[in-house]
Amino acid sequence: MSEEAFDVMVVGSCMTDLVSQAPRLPKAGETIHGQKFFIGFGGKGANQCIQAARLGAKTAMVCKVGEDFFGDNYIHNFKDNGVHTDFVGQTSDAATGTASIVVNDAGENAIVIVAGANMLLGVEELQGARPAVSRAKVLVCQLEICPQTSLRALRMAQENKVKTIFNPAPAIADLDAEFYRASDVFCCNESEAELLTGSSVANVEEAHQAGQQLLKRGCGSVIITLGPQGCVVVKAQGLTSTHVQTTACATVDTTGAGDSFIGALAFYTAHYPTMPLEEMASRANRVAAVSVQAVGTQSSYPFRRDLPAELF
Ligand SMILES: Nc1ncnc2c1ncn2[C@@H]1O[C@H](COP(=O)(O)OP(=O)(O)OP(=O)(O)O)[C@@H](O)[C@H]1O
Ligand SMILES: [K+]
Repeated sequence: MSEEAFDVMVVGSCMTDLVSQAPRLPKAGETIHGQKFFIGFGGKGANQCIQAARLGAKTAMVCKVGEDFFGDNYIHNFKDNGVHTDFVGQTSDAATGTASIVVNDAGENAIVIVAGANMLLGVEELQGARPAVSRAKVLVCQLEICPQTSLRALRMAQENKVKTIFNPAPAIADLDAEFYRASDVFCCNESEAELLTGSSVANVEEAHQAGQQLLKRGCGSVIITLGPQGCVVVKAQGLTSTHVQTTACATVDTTGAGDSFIGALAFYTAHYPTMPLEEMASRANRVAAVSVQAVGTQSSYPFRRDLPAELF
């Protein structure tokens, strides 16, 4: 068992993206030829962990992959990014999570996600990680694994006074109310906020309202990300609601921006625990803005060395 204290621990998903580019999407029963294929590293949990690591956080991932090529490959990817892998389990009972993606020339896509080994992450792995979780500074969870595993992890962190960041993605309309109470920071995007509140979240004003509604359910703070409009930060302490704007930039590919934002938020929460949440959100906006200027998910995430010193 590791004696290290981690800045950021993520309990979440790993997915291998298998991306084919073709002139159009195939019909049922049809075989077509595409022009390009590539494999990418994805999964919300792993993405967030890797962004935090690239900013300089000492990170550990708690997840499950298959005993297969993609699982071995993903573990290498974590190591290449300096993520601690003692809590990455491998199972022969399911394959590593995959997202098989076809993108057509118009940029539309069709995706099949097989969560596979991600759904087998459970109590046993959490118990193994408990000593490390209890000493970590920040714990981050999402909803791409069994929701009860995420909730258990958040509670384990809270019992040990570890700060929790919860990203309810992909959103489920009837989210267990316990998730709000287990979240120090509850961070979602507009469509997730819409699904969770049942109200439209299409502009800054509506985001303020949705944030206040979510805050009432028991979390410490709410952040709703708004793409090129930055985010709204709503805090229980002082009952403030602030629009944190971001600067315009040339957008190449926004895939993975939300995870870049959350990984950065986790880094700032661990490294600057007394920094106002609005300032952390402003800096996370700037990190995520770098990610939208390059293609892919993790391939677009900046390292500390790529960023201005004033962000640290
Ligand atoms: N076009 C953009 N220009 C500048 N910053 C952006 C842009 N799009 C996203 N961002 C940054 O990324 C953060 C997260 O983006 P967004 O709200 O679109 O999340 P998301 O919908 O979860 O993203 P995705 O699903 O593409 O990963 C924003 O709060 C902002 O800081
Ligand atoms: K990107």
